[in-house]
Amino acid sequence: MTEIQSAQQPRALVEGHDLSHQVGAEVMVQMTDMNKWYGPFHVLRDITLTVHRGERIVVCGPSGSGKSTMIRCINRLEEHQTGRITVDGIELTDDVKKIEIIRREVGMVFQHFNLFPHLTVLENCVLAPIWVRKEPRRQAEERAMALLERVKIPEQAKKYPGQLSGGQQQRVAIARALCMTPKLMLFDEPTSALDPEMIKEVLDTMVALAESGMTMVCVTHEMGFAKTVADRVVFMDEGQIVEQAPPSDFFANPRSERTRLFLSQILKH
Ligand SMILES: Nc1ncnc2c1ncn2[C@@H]1O[C@H](COP(=O)(O)OP(=O)(O)OP(=O)(O)O)[C@@H](O)[C@H]1O
Repeated sequence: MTEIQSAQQPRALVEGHDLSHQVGAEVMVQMTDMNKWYGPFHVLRDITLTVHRGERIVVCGPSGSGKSTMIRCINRLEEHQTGRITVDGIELTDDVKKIEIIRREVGMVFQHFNLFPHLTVLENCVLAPIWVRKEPRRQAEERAMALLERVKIPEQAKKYPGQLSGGQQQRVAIARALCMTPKLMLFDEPTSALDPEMIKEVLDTMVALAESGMTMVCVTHEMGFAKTVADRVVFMDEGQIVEQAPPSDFFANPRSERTRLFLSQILKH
């Protein structure tokens, strides 16, 4: 088998929804019949999902449905046991070199920021470019400052994470991920740990990133973001992808009873 796999073309129809406008787009992530167990617990069941370059996917579903586990399989923070995943044409296996390549290409933002508390904002941002990519410090710092401008907090560069609000810390986490010039960004409930008044500033940053053409897979309960930004909403329940559709179809015409129930509960709040 060659190292660079040929990307599989997407199906025109997914669960009866017309996704034909995406056919022919380049594939960024391809999961095929992927399964994962935690001991006896079957957490991911036959996951097949295609993410195209430039596409913005929102993953939603009840707590415990496997959303985080699924996206963590994309950068091998979790290992799938059967089935296949390719990222940018590279199949994820135990091969450490391939995992390293993919980790450089895939940025991730977590619910709890995961910044190094003993490093300044700027030091957090340049750590991976300098140590992983062996970039000269000056070049890494220049790009980090440009990205801190982009997330609208350049004045915080010399502060420590503990001196920043939650919303500011999450914007640092986004800038830090972007410092590695990723081809794909994963977001795992990036606003769930934030006070309501800070959610908007992080969502605004994510919207700007989406508008820049970044490929994004976002686990979020922010259905406003899903409606306005997502190209496709993926609904998971009990480890399965139950339904996926463009947001206009997904919200107006959910196909499954489980999706309808989830939406009626989440849209109540
Ligand atoms: N390391 C682990 N070992 C065993 N079980 C796990 C582990 N991580 C997650 N699980 C279980 O797997 C299931 C899916 O977890 P996961 O975090 O992927 O769900 P989720 O849909 O992202 O949930 P939430 O919205 O609450 O974050 C849950 O039942 C969880 O308890």
